[in-house]
Amino acid sequence: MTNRANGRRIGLLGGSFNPAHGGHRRISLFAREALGLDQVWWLVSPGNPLKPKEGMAPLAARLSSAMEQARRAPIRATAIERELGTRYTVDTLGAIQRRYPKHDFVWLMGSDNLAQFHRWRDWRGIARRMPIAVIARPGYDGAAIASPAMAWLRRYRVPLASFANGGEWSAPALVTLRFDPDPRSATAIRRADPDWASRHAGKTLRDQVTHRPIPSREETTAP
Ligand SMILES: Nc1ncnc2c1ncn2[C@@H]1O[C@H](COP(=O)(O)OP(=O)(O)OP(=O)(O)O)[C@@H](O)[C@H]1O
Ligand SMILES: O=C(O)c1ccc[n+]([C@@H]2O[C@H](COP(=O)([O-])O)[C@@H](O)[C@H]2O)c1
Repeated sequence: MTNRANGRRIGLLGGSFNPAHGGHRRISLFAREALGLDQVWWLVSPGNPLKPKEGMAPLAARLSSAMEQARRAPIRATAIERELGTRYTVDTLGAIQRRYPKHDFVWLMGSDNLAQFHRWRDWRGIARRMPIAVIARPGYDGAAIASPAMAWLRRYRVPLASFANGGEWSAPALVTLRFDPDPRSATAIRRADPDWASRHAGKTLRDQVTHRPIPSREETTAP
C-alpha cells in the first residue's frame, strides 16, 4: 500500500453496526484492495439521524461486535463520533479531516445508502469533502442509480483506475465498486436473533474492556 511520510489512505465506513457482520468485513477488505487503501476505519454511529432508536443496541454492544468482526484485519473499529461529539456525517468528516490533515480519506457506503443519500444533511458538502466509493448491494443498485443524489453525483464519476494508481485524490468524485454482491445484513441477523439488542441493553462503553480509543493524531501503525 502507500508509503508516504505520514499520510495514509483511509476508507471510512460509517454505520449502525447493529450488529456488525461478515458483509461489513468483506466489503471493507474488498474496497481496501480495489482502492489501494492502507486501512479502513469503521465509524460505529452513536445514532443514525434517520434511524429510529427502537431496536438499536447500545453503542458499546455495537462497537464490541464491530471489534470482533475487524479482528486481524487492517480495519479499525471506532466510536469516533462519540468522541468528537458529532452526529451528522458532514460534521464528522470535517472533524476527522482537521484531526488527520495528512491522511487522504474516502467515504465508503453500500448502494442502499446512496439511494437515500439526498436525505442526509448537506450531502453535497459531504461529496465535496472527499471522494465517495459505493459498493454494490443486492436489491439496491437500481434505486441507487435512479436516486436524486446520483442525478447530481453522476457528473463526478471517475474510473476505479484513477483511485487505484495512487494518484492525487480530488472531490467530488464518485467511484462504483462492482464485485460479487454480499447479501448479508444486520436486519437479517436481528430477524434470526430478535433478542440481540435487549441482551446487550445494559452495556456501557465503560464495560468495554477491549475498547481502544480512536487512533491518536497522525498515528501510523497498523491496528
Ligand atoms: N452486504 C453489504 N453489501 C454492501 N454494503 C453493505 C453491506 N452490509 C452493510 N453495508 C454498508 O455498510 C454500511 C453500514 O451498514 P449498516 O451498519 O447499516 O449494516 P446493514 O446490514 O445495512 O444494517 P441494517 O440491515 O440494520 O440496515 C452502510 O454503508 C451499508 O450500506
Ligand atoms: O448525516 C446525515 O444526515 C446522515 C443520515 C443518515 C445516515 N448517516 C450516516 O450513514 C452511515 C450509515 O448508517 P446506517 O445506519 O445505514 O448504517 C452512518 O455513518 C450514519 O451516521 C448520516
